[in-house]
Amino acid sequence: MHKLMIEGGRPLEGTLRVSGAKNSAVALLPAAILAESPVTIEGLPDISDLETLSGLLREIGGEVTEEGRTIHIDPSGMAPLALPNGRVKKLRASYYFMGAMLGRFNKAVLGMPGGCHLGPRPIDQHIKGFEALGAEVTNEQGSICIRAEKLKGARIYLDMASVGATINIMLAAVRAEGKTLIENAAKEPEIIDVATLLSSMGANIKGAGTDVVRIEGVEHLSGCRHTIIPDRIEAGTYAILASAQGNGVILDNVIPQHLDSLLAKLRETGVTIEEKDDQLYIRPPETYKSVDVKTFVYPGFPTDLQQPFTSLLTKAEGSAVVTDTIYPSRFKHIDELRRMNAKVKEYEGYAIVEGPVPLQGARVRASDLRAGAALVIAGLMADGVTEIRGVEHIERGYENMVEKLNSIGANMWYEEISETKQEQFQKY
Ligand SMILES: CC(=O)N[C@H]1[C@@H](OP(=O)(O)OP(=O)(O)OC[C@H]2O[C@@H](n3ccc(=O)[nH]c3=O)[C@H](O)[C@@H]2O)O[C@H](CO)[C@@H](O)[C@@H]1O
Ligand SMILES: C=C(OP(=O)(O)O)C(=O)O
Repeated sequence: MHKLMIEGGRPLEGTLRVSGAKNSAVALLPAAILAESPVTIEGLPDISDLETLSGLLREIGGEVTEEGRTIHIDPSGMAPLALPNGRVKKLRASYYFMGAMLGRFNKAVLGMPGGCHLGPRPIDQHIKGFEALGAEVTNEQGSICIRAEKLKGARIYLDMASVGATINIMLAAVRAEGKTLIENAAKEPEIIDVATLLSSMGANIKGAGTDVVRIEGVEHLSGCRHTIIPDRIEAGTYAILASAQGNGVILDNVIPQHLDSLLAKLRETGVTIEEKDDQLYIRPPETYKSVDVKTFVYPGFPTDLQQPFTSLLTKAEGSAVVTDTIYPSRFKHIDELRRMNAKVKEYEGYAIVEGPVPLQGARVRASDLRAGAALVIAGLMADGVTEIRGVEHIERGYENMVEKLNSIGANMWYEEISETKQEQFQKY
């Protein structure tokens, strides 16, 4: 067990290269289950979620080999084994094994997925989709059992534009007989990335990235080579950091259009942003204007950047309302920011940030991945040293964060935690 230490207040300057998208990667790996020959995916991020997924692919008989940030997956020896416990509980995206195994084997048995605790995260829309395709879904001893004689294309209207349900239904429907229509589909760039991989494997998908996805089932899918898109949430996190504590930072390997809603908000605070091909150049203002932020489905302001943006708002003059319409309880970072001297109050579904208030280094705990990112940004902005526990959440989604940020002038390091009996007791 280790904790992350940050010496705050240092200006950050230089170039940061953005890694491959976590939320694409976690769907691309399970999608390889559907192929009959090896799939190669390039540019994957080095994050713990992918180690977990590689382990799950091996558990069902897949051969997974790594060559730098490229992964080769040979799915030919895979079998529809049950995955009731263990790795499935470590991350949200294990739910993609449901769609992919159903598509390939007409059968999937999985424990309930884990992931960040952001309040209730039901998967009823995924299940509704599988049932519409002809599967029977039951809950047996805590595992979700999905079985079908034969999958048949269907028309499915999602109650809400869910990223996970859209991708999961696509995974199952590409091998179903006939046409599937997913209406009110989510439009996030990661959905297009997964559809691109599936199309390279031989699937027939139209409309990914719009709110109607049309799929014509095919009998066979074969291996292919695919390069992942850049991570818009990692890029967004570092764009917020560069706005708060930068002295001229270039972000490389970015698709600026994926970040339109964030960049618009940053510009409203007074930040200067230049876009050039796949780069962003970010310079902070003398003083920041306060802006309200409300999260929506893509292309709205992403919920995954709401927590990091709150840290920046502590620097802005006036009061800002931060509302999360996707996860109204995604505010566990607020108490921790208060420990760092921030004037922030949490209400039902929103928070109010008063500024400008200089942050002070403190001992804080990351409760989830993006809360961790918010605390790293706050720690780099603060006077003195910040100690962050719960680092394993951050490692789920940010590749080499310490090395990357130290390369532009941060001073961050890990220290081992020697747990006292009291602390061990508190965890359980
Ligand atoms: C691995 C991955 O890609 N994770 C992302 C994905 O999560 P995830 O795919 O879990 O998020 P969804 O888009 O499905 O969830 C959106 C909203 O719909 C609700 N809902 C969803 C499905 C369902 O069956 N029933 C239901 O009620 C959720 O509780 C939430 O309020 O999109 C979220 C919203 O952009 C991001 O925060 C996560 O980083
Ligand atoms: C909530 C997130 O991840 P997950 O859905 O994997 O828990 C995230 O990436 O911010």
